[in-house]
Amino acid sequence: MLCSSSRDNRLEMFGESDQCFPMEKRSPSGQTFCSMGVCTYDGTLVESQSHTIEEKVGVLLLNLGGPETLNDVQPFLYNLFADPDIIRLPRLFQFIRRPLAKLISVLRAPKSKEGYAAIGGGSPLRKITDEQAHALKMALEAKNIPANVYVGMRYWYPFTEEAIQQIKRDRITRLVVLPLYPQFSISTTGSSIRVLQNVFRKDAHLSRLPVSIIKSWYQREGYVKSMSDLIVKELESFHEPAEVMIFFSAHGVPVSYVEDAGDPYKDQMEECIYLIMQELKARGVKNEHILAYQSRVGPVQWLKPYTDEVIFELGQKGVKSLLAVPISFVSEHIETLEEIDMEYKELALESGIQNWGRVPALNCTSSFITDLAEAVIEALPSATALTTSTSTSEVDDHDPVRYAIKMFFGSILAFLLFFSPKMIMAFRNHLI
Ligand SMILES: C=CC1=C(C)c2cc3[nH]c(cc4nc(cc5[nH]c(cc1n2)c(C)c5CCC(=O)O)C(CCC(=O)O)=C4C)c(C)c3C=C
Ligand SMILES: [Fe+2]
Repeated sequence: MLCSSSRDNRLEMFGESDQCFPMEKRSPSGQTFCSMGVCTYDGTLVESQSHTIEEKVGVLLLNLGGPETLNDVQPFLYNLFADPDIIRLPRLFQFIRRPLAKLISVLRAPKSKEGYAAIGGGSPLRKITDEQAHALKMALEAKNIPANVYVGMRYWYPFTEEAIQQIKRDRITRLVVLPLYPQFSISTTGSSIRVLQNVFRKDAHLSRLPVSIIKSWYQREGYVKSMSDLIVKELESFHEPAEVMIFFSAHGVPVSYVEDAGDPYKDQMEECIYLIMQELKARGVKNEHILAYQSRVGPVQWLKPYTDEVIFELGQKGVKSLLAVPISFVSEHIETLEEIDMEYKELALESGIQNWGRVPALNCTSSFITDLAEAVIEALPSATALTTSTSTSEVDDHDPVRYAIKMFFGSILAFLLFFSPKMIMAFRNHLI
């Protein structure tokens, strides 16, 4: 059984291969699907070669996963830093991936453990994602679409590979893949899809299974409205709601993802915030707002402005009331419960901000789950067998100049990471 092997070795167990970006098309409601061709979904029966079989719909929710105990923290971090979509190395340097992941995870673990200890000793992500899966199943049933809903995590249990094996055992005949990240990033949805494609490519049965992948869904009206509801509700808890600065805080990614690898994350994030602010304006909410990026790790440039620096500057400028809105993730997790609720709140109060609030994550908000169910139903007709395409890293490496630059900087990076105390500190703490 896949999940019975040693936890630390899971990447070796499942193997690694290149990143793939399947074909994309957009639905009328705004989400992007990846699939080939178009077919119509008109009921529960499908024609097989000689007989009619019953359609069995599956929905696979993809998420990051989180350590459930403090002992899980280092192996969880190992899985995260061994992901080629998290630490992007030129092909020639792949051999240092695992030792590097081991080194970084060991250096980072004490800081991460402090964070997880402060929120009760582990990540709430598995519990919340299971609850979302259950709520989605109910919402689909209410719309006359009986479906099995599976949870597949990228870096901890239940791993995506385990969920896929269960989907196979359950003889699912049509699958919708729904990453629980509203905006697409190479480091999140991209990484999870790569795992999925690697497993599907190697399996004759799975490679024929009709699949539809919802790559991003931040533009969906249901999502925008659900976020706006939460913001309006939280604004009302302030003494002077109109004076509150709405502070969107997104998880950052290294600048190189956007500028070199073409990650659409920053553009999608900005569009997402624009849509939410438009919705708020339509409801008469005309507050000022700002977007900043949190949770940077390691010695590289991340998307700016940085959340901590903006909070400090706003306090200095005399902003008195701030409402933090976590925007890149739909469940409570360490970065809402510890980083925002504890670290940034303390920083804000020290910087002169007097009134602090935070919008809760969507979790199982019913309008949100109903909208996810609608997204699944809209995606069903476009399910087709998965195909693999060329990875972005392969494309990059075919360009000799890019390849040489990557090799040059890759070797410097590896050297610095291994031998510079300053770089070691950068992974131990959030900042350099
Ligand atoms: C859209 C969301 C996320 C993006 C983009 C993302 C990129 C990214 N993350 C790291 C490093 C770490 N992430 C960690 C935890 C973590 N990350 C996300 C989401 C995104 N990450 C979530 C929801 C969580 C929390 C899971 C939980 O247990 O609750 C961690 C571990 C915690 C810590 O030590 O701070 C690390 C490390 C990188 C390097 C990256 C992009 C390259
Ligand atoms: Fe992260």
